[in-house]
Amino acid sequence: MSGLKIDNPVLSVKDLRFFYGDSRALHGIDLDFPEKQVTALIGPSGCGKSTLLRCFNRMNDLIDISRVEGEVILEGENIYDKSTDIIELRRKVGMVFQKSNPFPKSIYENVIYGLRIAGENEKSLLDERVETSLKGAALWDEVKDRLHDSALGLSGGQMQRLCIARAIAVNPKVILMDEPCSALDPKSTARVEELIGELRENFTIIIVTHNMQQAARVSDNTAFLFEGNLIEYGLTDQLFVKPQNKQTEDYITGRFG
Ligand SMILES: Nc1ncnc2c1ncn2[C@@H]1O[C@H](COP(=O)(O)OP(=O)(O)OP(=O)(O)O)[C@@H](O)[C@H]1O
Repeated sequence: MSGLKIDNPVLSVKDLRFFYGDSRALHGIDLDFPEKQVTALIGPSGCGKSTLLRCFNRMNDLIDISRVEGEVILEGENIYDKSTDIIELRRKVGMVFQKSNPFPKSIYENVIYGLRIAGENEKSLLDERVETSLKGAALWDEVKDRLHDSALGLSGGQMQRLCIARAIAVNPKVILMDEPCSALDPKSTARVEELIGELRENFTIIIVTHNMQQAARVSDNTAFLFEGNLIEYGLTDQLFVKPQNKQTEDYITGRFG
């Protein structure tokens, strides 16, 4: 495995193995994520990108047959320790999914959903957080006059940016994005890609994408996975121009996957 040396990683994966029943999906992954950068996870369908991403906020816990071994260290703690507070973990490690999933509530209530769950009810604070989060997600100007309308009336691209606003409203450390543009048209995709560039000033972003041009455009670092193994991890500019590994080269030049 070609490595990338990261000082003070915000998230550190150590010998991570993941099983669905008897079938092993990840074979001992070691990976460090630098703070306030964008890291892309790429690789052919079924290589384990989404499984790996979902390990970072324990979304896989929802799958009964799953089992995880190894460690994921966030702020010095293994998130798989028994003492981990899962709600707090998911506040620190937010997630944006392939298909936007706004709640059938107003735009305003969608943005502050996580704060409400945490028991926050002070109107001035909530108002302020709605505005900063929607501005942070490049959506404020489009929705500021209809904050109390249903979120379900937004366009697909707007809904995805609303989900990003909801993720940043609780001030996470890390934002996980699983194919966030795959259901969007080219214009909305460009908008979200531009937004990812802005978000990296404040957040660490880990993005799964099938689209190698997208990985090249939005990420600082890229990890290439194949059949549940990390094959190569490097600076995006280097990995796409001069991959160290033959399998990486075959994949990025379109020879398979
Ligand atoms: N809920 C599940 N139950 C059983 N096996 C699963 C489950 N989810 C994924 N797998 C298997 O784990 C392996 C890795 O899947 P995963 O979805 O993580 O890959 P991926 O690289 O994200 O693929 P894609 O790009 O197609 O989304 C695959 O063999 C897949 O069939």
